[in-house]
Amino acid sequence: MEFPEEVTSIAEDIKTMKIRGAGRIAKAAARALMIAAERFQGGSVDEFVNYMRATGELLISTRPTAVSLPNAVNYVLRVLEERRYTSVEEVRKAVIEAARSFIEYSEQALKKIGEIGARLIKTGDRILTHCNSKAVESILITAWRQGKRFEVYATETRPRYQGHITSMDLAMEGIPVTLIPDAAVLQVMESKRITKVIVGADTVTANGAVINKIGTSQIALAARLFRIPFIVATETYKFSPYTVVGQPVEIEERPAEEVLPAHIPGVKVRNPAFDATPPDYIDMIVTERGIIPPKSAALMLWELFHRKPSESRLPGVEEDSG
Ligand SMILES: O=C(COP(=O)(O)O)[C@H](O)[C@H](O)COP(=O)(O)O
Repeated sequence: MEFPEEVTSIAEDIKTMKIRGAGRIAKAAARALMIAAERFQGGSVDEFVNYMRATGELLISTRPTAVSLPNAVNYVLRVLEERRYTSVEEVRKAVIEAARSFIEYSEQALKKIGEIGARLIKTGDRILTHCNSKAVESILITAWRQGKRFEVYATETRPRYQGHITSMDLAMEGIPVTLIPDAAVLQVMESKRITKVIVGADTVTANGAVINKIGTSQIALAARLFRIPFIVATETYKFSPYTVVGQPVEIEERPAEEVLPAHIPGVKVRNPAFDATPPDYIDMIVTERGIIPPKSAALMLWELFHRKPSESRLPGVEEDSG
């Protein structure tokens, strides 16, 4: 099937990580579906439906770990099943509206997480973060704009160095930020007396485990050692309905060249991009619907997807109840 160039280029940008971070990936997917719907020419309602489903599959196939991607696609494409459409224009409009509502929801959620999470930040805090998360940045920037004064330690996040993005974003806000090698986490936690760790999420499972950038679980272990609160910031569309029925989360394995640009004969490379932090190491999860303990993830999922575990139903978007 042929897709509009803008759509394939968004899919390629997600694959190659020009667009990255679970929230941004989800929004980009919704945007791609909107563009696909707008560009569809001629044909019948059935053809439109098949073409939209194929576009959804193309987007979902780009990266496997962040559940925000299938959740966004399923949310937008759920309108295809809601009723019988009599014209392409009618169904096109429904898809575009759903995509728009996802994007708006996602932006509002980030704002809300900022407001809710900022209540946890105190002047004098020394906060450690890993990778680059817009949800975490939203909390830090909101707290800073409220006049709270704290400093941040950002890990480099090898091999893709997303910590550079975090450091730059925070520095631009005037927040004191120090970039540290990933391997320095334990040393910095102890010597700088870190008061909080805040990280984002790619997926939250039904048992409250959090899948995030590789290295997150080591940081959680270290935080436990020093009794430092370990906080996760995430939109609720990163809760995985698939894990309710026991589906494991696939951990993306990225190219060896990211770790070792020039091959060394006889040396094997592993490059898993994410890891799972067990719920026992997580103190709280800050969502746009409030703060929950990780053990309440299943309850949250029940609320979000209470029809069928496989049916994406977005939080907070008012629609037909049932
Ligand atoms: O692990 C990553 C990004 O990994 P990658 O760079 O491989 O996509 C981020 O911590 C989460 O996606 C949360 O980010 P956000 O809060 O922005 O959704």
